Amino acid sequence: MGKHTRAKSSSRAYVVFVGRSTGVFSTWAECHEQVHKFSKNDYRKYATRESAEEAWRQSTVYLKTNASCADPIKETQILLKPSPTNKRPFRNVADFTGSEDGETPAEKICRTDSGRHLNDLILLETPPGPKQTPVESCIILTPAQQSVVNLANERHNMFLTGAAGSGKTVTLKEIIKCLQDKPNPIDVSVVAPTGIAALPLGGKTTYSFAGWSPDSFKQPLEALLSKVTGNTKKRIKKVACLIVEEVSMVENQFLERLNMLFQHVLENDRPFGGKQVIFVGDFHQLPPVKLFERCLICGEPMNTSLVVFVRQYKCQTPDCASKGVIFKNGDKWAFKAPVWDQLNLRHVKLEQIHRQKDGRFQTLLNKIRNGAELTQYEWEDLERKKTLPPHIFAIRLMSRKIQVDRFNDNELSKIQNTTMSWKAIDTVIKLHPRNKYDYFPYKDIMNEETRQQYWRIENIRIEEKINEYKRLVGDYHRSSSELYLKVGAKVVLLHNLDPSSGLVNGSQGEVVGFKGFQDALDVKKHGRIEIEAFERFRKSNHFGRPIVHFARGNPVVIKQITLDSLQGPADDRYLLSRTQIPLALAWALSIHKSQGMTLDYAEVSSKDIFESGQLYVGLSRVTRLEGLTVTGFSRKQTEMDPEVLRFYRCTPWIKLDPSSYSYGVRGIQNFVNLTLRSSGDAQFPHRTLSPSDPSEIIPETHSEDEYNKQQ
Ligand SMILES: Nc1ncnc2c1ncn2[C@@H]1O[C@H](COP(=O)(O)OP(=O)(O)OP(=O)(O)O)[C@@H](O)[C@H]1O
Repeated sequence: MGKHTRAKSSSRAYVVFVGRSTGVFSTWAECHEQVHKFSKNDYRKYATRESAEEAWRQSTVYLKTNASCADPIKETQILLKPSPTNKRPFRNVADFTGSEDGETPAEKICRTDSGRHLNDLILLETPPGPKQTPVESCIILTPAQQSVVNLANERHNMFLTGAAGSGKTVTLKEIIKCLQDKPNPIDVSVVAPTGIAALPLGGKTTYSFAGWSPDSFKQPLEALLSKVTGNTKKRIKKVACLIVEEVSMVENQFLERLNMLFQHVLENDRPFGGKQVIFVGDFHQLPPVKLFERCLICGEPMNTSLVVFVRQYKCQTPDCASKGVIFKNGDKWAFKAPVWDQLNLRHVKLEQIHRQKDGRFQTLLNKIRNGAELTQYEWEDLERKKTLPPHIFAIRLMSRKIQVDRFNDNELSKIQNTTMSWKAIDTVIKLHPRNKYDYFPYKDIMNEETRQQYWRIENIRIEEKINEYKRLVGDYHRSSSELYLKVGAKVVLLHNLDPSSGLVNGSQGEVVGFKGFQDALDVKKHGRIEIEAFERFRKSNHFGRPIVHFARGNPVVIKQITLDSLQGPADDRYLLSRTQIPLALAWALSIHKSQGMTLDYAEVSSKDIFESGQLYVGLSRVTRLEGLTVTGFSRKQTEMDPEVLRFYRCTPWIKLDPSSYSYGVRGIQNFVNLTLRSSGDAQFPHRTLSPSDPSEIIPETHSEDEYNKQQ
């Protein structure tokens, strides 16, 4: 009997759903440690270990390799449930109208601008609280895109480029997925110069990854490198593949500093300390914003001057090693940084354009991309006023944010209807590792008292970090902290809500009404964080949700969505969520914000353009020539930087012909073997590519036997 009881109690287990550490724990003492005095803790006892593990499995989802998260966080669990991606059936508005009592102010103005009541229209409800739906799930990679993925899998350093809409981002997402979905997953980190570019890939800004702020560069290089924090060191040591997205916006010296940081932390003189590096971007698009502000070596401000219409930068600090070195405007690009050549990159270019199907429009865009003069006929085609469908207004793409805000506010104020506003709900939480003791310093020698003392100090640090991240949430999300709308407002969707219904990032429409909150999130389908955020969102926003009539299809109720971004290294990870209606006013949009978007209707004023690449980025967002108008009465094209043109002309591009590769199953097997041997770093021997003979570059075979011989 006693024996039996002992056996029973030893198989008992506890699940901590919310606590200092979450997961399954064998003893009450362990469980107690996680939940004692932990606000809003949640834990349960189970009769057997199996039932506890099952309960835990049911309640968690591991955020990995989805569109929102590039970091493999196998150790990290968060209490979120995946949202169903299946579309709900069409419904009539009557289905949404609740009781008289529950009617919100929004419902009272549930009408279209044409006077039709919404009951006359068919409403489609967007998927409930969708997470980042992988729009790519329905895309089949082209052979060229697949070859790029294979190259990355072979652990080559790489520069992936191609015109706007050639599928770089789609390919990149597949690369991340492939590297992480291995039996031996590769630690991938995505960084981008802007938070907006980093979010869709679950990445960080380059500053945040490196643990820098713009002020960091005020100090000499030596001081900058000697003050690297422990977290940054861990992050750099852990990453096996660093992906730099939107590399066209990374400045030459910034890339050099990043390289030196890796070399310093890893105590390895190889470029980026020997880690695999993949650059992604198009140098014909947006350039770096800040150039050569401070000397890389001494940190003093650089002296700037105009010499024969060319801006030059040089350090004038006596005794500085870089005194007298002159940088010209054309040196700003990342490919001008010495480390670019040292990395022995595979340069790959995607040639097929997917965003625009019309060959004539593709040719026109290509000419602008390459700085070629447009013909009179092509200009007329661009300037011709286009006929737009009802409810649609061509978004004006502008270069400066201040112009955009003024333009939107002005247009909104012209509408007489009531203004509705939505405040975003931002949540920052600390994620605890599956087994906190993995990261627990001196875990073997700590006694209970020291442990508790450790947690007290640790909690203060976490609190500070959370407050710091709360200030940063806006940098990682496209949706605004406060959204103002009226019936009649032109809007653009900021997220891929339901690609199968054409509801993608960039879909344009008009607000035709508002619909109250009648529903609650299904606790079985949504995670705790999302549900709590929804409740807070509902309480602080009384106007329900906007109903938008999109250019393609029927009016749709746009629900709030919760988007997550993970920050910090695996042992100190934070989840930054924003819950907001994913819409923005769309009379005007900044060209920077439009990067990566696919738009149906846009207007670009040539007067607004002041920098090379801006006109190209603006025009190339649009899918069809019939949706694009250029105004401004200036036919002067901003010249494409000659350095960029030269770079693209002289670079030895790898021919992306999949038949030249011996990948497939065997390639993957090699890759697995390689990673097993190379412990995650890019140690594959690189060959020097000869620009004069591109055939040298391909085909490249890495069969298992060959690899063994090389060893
Ligand atoms: N293989 C493919 N088949 C069909 N559509 C594709 C394919 N690859 C990409 N697309 C589509 O082409 C469009 C542009 O893709 P993506 O955003 O990846 O291009 P990009 O090169 O990153 O563009 P940009 O430089 O403008 O950001 C998207 O709508 C995407 O879904």
